[in-house]
Amino acid sequence: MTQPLIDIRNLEIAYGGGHMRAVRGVSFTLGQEKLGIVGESGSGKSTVGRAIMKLLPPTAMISAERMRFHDLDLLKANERTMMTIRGRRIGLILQDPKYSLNPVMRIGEQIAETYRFHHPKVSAKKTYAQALDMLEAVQIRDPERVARLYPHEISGGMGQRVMIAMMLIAEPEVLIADEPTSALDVTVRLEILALLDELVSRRNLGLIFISHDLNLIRNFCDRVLIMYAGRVVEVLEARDLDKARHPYTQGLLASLPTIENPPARLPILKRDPAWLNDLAETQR
Ligand SMILES: Nc1ncnc2c1ncn2[C@@H]1O[C@H](COP(=O)(O)OP(=O)(O)OP(=O)(O)O)[C@@H](O)[C@H]1O
Repeated sequence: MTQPLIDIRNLEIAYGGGHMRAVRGVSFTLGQEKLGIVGESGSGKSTVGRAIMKLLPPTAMISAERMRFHDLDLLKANERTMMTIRGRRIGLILQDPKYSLNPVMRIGEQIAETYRFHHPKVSAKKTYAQALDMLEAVQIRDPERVARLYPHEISGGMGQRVMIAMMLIAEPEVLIADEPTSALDVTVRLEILALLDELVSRRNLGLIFISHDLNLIRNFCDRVLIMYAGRVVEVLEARDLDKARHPYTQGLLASLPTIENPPARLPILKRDPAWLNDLAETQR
């Protein structure tokens, strides 16, 4: 087996001096694949994503048996090392580009600035040309015009394309996308997913796709981690989701609306306190 890009064993993250355990004993590996992390609000999905980037607030207490990116021990990596990893080797795409783009800088300049940061020796002209090429790669028509616009002049979908362009221009090996399409309407969402899919496959990236939308994850990802109350309760191939054995996953699946044979009422998920500790032998 080839070495995983990311290898996490027994990750624990707590707040409030250790009283609030946001992530409890999470283990997984990421290869060149699309790995979904799904779970309800507060289950710890984003905390796992941010822990990999070491972007948790200083109040977070973090420990793990192992937290590696290739051979690099992320737990021991200092801020200087992380500056060479963040953005450059592991990219992060967040829900709303509005908060990630600089409002007073033109789109083309922002993408060029990212490129310049990673390739300081390349000429200004070539750098800007790279930014335009990247806008084209994320299927923005008329990249020269769009490059001259400010973030408030573009739509949410286009903003998300720009964010993807900005992340990919550094040629990362891993992309963490935290609810990247939640702020978009359905048709634009599908376009962005198709774009991500194509870029991830073509560039052989490892993608961690965080979402609360089980249907979306099922269709988009190769493998799915299901999180509940800070734990991974189950890991499944996306195509095997219907064979889920953990009652939480089964409950999530049962509470999804379907167009064919819609039930009169969707069942309400009944949470069993035992799920807080019991992994029902479903974790692989
Ligand atoms: N800075 C913080 N201080 C204290 N508790 C925090 C902090 N950040 C997150 N938490 C808590 O950690 C738990 C996990 O939060 P997290 O944001 O990872 O969940 P999530 O599954 O990503 O939820 P959502 O889908 O709503 O983003 C939650 O109970 C949250 O309140």
